[in-house]
Amino acid sequence: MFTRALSRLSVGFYPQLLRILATCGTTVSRAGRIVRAVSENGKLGIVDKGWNDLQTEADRAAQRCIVASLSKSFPNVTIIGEEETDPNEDIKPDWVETSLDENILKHVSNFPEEWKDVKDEDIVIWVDPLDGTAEYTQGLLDHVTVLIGIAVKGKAVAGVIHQPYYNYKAGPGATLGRTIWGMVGLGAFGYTQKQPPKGKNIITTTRSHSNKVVTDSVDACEPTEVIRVGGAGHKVLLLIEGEVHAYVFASPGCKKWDTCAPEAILTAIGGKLTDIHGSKLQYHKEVQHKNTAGVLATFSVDHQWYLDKIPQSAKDALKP
Ligand SMILES: Nc1ncnc2c1ncn2[C@@H]1O[C@H](COP(=O)(O)O)[C@@H](OP(=O)(O)O)[C@H]1O
Ligand SMILES: [Mg+2]
Ligand SMILES: [Mg+2]
Ligand SMILES: [Mg+2]
Repeated sequence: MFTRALSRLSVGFYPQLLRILATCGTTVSRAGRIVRAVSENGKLGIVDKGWNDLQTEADRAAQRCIVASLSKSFPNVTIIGEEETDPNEDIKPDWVETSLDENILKHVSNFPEEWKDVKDEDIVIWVDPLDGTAEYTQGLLDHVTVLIGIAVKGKAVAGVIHQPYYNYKAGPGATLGRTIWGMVGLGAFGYTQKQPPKGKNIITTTRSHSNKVVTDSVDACEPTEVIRVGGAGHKVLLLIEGEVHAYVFASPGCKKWDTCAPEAILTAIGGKLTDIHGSKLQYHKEVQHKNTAGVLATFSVDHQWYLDKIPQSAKDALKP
């Protein structure tokens, strides 16, 4: 209690980007509790926003919580969320999280010089209140994450990935949820980094948004095994925890809020997330939301090798 009060008093001493990241750390956990409460209540309120593009009450409520929380503490920072929610709708007061995550704040001593004087107008926060919605509606709860990515001058530089159901198979009484966070120049925390098995080439891709270009591109990368799971956040966690060698998604379906936090965390540990041409993704506030040229993410393997394997027909079909 004492340390929390002390850090609040000295908040002006922390760089703005660290304060934002530390607020994202507490806010994702709050949003994760909302996601769990909706599924426990059972009234999912499913809406299809297009074709196979689901939204539930958990997506809407978690987004309201995150946007209200971050805009209260950082009113001059642009926040772009996946869901369209009514800004005038009443928010439960206890959904507004303004405290700072001590585990993140304590890294102030080795905070990267590069991000010390970042201005509010150069920051965009990308919010995916529930990544893996299709799987959430089907009870595949460990695919679900809450993503908040922070971009500076169009680059993904920091982010949090919260898994609200982490540990849910451990039985009653288990503490649910974990938060993985990172910043370029500082590193990534909250998980155990592992290398993928040698002599194999395990590829993860979409489970619920596949098509022929997607599967042809995965096949062209010569997988020894394909793991089809939900969520961009979940798939990048599989990468950094050494379960897979690459995340290959030759489709325009993923958006900036899907990739900003995962890309920042992956980049923080030396991995790569690009489109299928190898170009970096942009995250400034005017950018189109769709990642029209697909997604390729790798950690600890040769990114270029996968880029070279993706068929020319997929590259022709998916232009930036
Ligand atoms: N064809 C498509 N249409 C709509 N959304 C798509 C899509 N392909 C991928 N996505 C979105 O990209 C994210 C990762 O997809 P996947 O789980 O299939 O790998 C999901 O985010 P959300 O669950 O936040 O909407 C998903 O909806
Ligand atoms: Mg969605
Ligand atoms: Mg998503
Ligand atoms: Mg979502």
